[in-house]
Amino acid sequence: MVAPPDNDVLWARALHFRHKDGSPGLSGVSLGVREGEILAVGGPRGSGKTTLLRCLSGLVPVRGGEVWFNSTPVHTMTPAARERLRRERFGWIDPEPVLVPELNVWENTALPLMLRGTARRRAKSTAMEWLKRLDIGDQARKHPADLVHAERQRVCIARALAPAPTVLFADEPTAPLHRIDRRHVLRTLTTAARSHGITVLLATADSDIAALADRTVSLLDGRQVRTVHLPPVSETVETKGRATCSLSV
Ligand SMILES: Nc1ncnc2c1ncn2[C@@H]1O[C@H](COP(=O)(O)OP(=O)(O)OP(=O)(O)O)[C@@H](O)[C@H]1O
Repeated sequence: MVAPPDNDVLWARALHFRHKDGSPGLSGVSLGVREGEILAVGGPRGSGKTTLLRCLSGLVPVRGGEVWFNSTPVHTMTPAARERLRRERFGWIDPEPVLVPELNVWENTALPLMLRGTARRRAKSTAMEWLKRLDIGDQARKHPADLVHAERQRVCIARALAPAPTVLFADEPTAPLHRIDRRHVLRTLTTAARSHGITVLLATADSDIAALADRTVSLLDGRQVRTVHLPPVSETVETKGRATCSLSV
């Protein structure tokens, strides 16, 4: 077993994963994530982005290869140790909002803090701060069922940021938001991560979203691929093209 480089908070080597039904998930993925870095994991639908995040966060055990968090090997941990690591050091945002229906908005947001031992009053004030940053502070006493889908996702984002996790795994975090909301929420997320030194792994199939990251790792069919950045089409060419199209109609 080779120890990871010192400046990588998360490090994976030759990851292999197969789903329970035998379908391939990941084939030989290796990467390092530096402390405080925002790393986009790109690729089309079904390329393995979610699977990679699940393996790196210890949510599922890898079948081959190594995952390290700082100097701790995650791939040899027991399920209980992986669960503790996720609870204490990692945050997770799903593409769809998952909240506890019986708890109100601030209680949902404060939950990870209270599970880490923060007193209720302090957890509430931290939760309220994050809800305000995400423009839903005025919904704090409502229950998830009283919110619209996009508001529920904002609560999930506030909940993931509130404990200032060492690593935040964000799987298509703005998928349920309207296009105009997306950029604002993502800016809030990335700005908050940078100011709190939170390392972020951001799975996204959207190159505009990936552009907010420091770096992108791209997947295709569970393998890492090189990303080729083509120069943008100039406005003149595009305009000419559009003009040609409209003329030919
Ligand atoms: N639990 C599962 N059992 C079997 N196959 C699965 C399972 N989860 C995912 N897969 C398959 O593994 C491949 C990778 O899926 P994954 O969800 O990791 O990709 P993704 O890039 O995150 O896609 P999306 O953007 O659609 O979420 C896909 O072919 C998917 O159908």
